[in-house]
Amino acid sequence: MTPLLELRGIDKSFGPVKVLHDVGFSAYAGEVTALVGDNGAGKSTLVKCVGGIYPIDAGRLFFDGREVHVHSPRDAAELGIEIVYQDLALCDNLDIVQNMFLGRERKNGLLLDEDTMEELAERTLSGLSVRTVKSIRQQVSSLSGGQRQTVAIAKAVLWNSKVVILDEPTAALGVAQTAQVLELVRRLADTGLAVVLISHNMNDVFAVSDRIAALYLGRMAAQVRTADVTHAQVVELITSGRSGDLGLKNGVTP
Ligand SMILES: Nc1ncnc2c1ncn2[C@@H]1O[C@H](COP(=O)(O)OP(=O)(O)OP(=O)(O)O)[C@@H](O)[C@H]1O
Repeated sequence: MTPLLELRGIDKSFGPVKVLHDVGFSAYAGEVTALVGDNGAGKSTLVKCVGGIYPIDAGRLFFDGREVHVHSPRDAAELGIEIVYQDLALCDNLDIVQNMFLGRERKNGLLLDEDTMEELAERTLSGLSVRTVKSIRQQVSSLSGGQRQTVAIAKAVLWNSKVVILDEPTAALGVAQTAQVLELVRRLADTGLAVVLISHNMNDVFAVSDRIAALYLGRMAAQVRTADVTHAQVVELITSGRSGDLGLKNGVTP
């Protein structure tokens, strides 16, 4: 199976500090790939390189088997790569529709095409089976943490995206809301998207991912199928970078 998104040999430094060393990473359509690693392992940096926010120093990026060059967030968006950041970047004083179309508003002549935007927002939310939101004209400030996360994810998939990268989507959520968001994460993959889930929470990772990629001090320690590993083995990869008794060949499940 060809990965939808594949990185090879990515190096990234900030001044004298080398943060990513020869990193390889693959994400597949229809699957959730968890990107794990301790604080400072380089997860956010890697994602920002994919999203065109940081230029890479070396390495290659492939999309659906074809080499691509991403120099800006716009390049990433054109390929269908969307990133939902931890701080969500939703505007409290705007409603759900306004947030989902922020910066990419539909126009009808000089006026905003509110009807089309409402319809598309509605269709996207119901396509994701999101029923927790009362009205799409509700201000985002009135939403719960889980609902906000849902809106941010729906916003990312509104644009025919093919790869959705979620940075710690459940970090600030309680138990019930976490379950709802994880269900949504699974559904995104089931609709054919390649989903990358950055998470520190092993329960979340094991509940929803098909594969796990573990970064350790800026190097890819292992890429494995979730079904092939235990919690303890993944914790070992995160904390020591070693694959122990995993029997990996170059860090990848055979
Ligand atoms: N803009 C920057 N300038 C200099 N150093 C940076 C910059 N961004 C990140 N770093 C360094 O790169 C390393 C990796 O950071 P990064 O944020 O990618 O890790 P992370 O795995 O996402 O961590 P966390 O789980 O804490 O979010 C850290 O040592 C960090 O201090």
